[in-house]
Amino acid sequence: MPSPENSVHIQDLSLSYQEKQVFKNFSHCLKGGKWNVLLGRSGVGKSSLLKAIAGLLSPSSYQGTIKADDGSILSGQVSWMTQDALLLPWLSVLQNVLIGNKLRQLSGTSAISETKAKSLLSDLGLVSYLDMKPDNLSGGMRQRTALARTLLEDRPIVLLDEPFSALDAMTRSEMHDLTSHYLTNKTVVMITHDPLEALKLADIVYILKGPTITRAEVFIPSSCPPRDTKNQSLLEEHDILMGQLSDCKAPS
Ligand SMILES: Nc1ncnc2c1ncn2[C@@H]1O[C@H](COP(=O)(O)OP(=O)(O)OP(=O)(O)O)[C@@H](O)[C@H]1O
Repeated sequence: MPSPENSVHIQDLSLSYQEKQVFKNFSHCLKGGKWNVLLGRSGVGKSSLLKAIAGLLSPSSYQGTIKADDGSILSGQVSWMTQDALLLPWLSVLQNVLIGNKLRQLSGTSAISETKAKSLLSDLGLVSYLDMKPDNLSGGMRQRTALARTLLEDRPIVLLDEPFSALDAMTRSEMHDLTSHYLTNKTVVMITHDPLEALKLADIVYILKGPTITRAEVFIPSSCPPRDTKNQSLLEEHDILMGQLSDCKAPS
């Protein structure tokens, strides 16, 4: 069966930092056009996997391949939101969100439109902060600014490393719905520590277990995302997922 468009094909990934082996012969296909959500204990290797997909690990630090459907490398197809917002402190919120234009010297129709950026920032509750510098924002506002920057990159593959972790419960819920809507048909790979968040947004949940990851356990929630977190069947699936997570040992 042909794989859906924009899947991420990981083949025989082995990755070590000094003495610690994080991945060993790990192979998986992250499904194209779906929300692929990664769960696992802190330090198991989730961010390392995202870095490898983003092409940010030096090729000499790992073995194996990470390829697109046509066997090409993923370069240019990926946008990545890191755990720390990585905003430039001397630029305003709007300038940070539009930084891609400057970095890639884009102009005219190929540039990210300022109107679109302002509209998204308004949806994210940041319209009053367009001219503010990151140091004057709360952690949650910085995280939403970074989210806006990632969404506006408009790449087919979107990597999100704990994108909602700094948000209060209400804002988080609103951001879930907005991000889910905004990223329809994209290949999303998201890390979260919150199984309920995973169940709200995921098409497929992958549980990564250490101390060295050789495979992922797959959990497929029953209905289509985004799901209502008050739904009884989702709460039952939460119990199942917690059971699967409870036999993950914390990496030493
Ligand atoms: N640049 C590095 N040099 C050395 N060790 C590293 C480096 N980056 C990560 N590690 C180690 O690799 C392991 C996996 O780290 P990684 O950040 O991928 O885990 P994680 O699952 O994303 O953790 P968390 O959920 O806490 O963010 C950890 O033991 C970490 O200390």
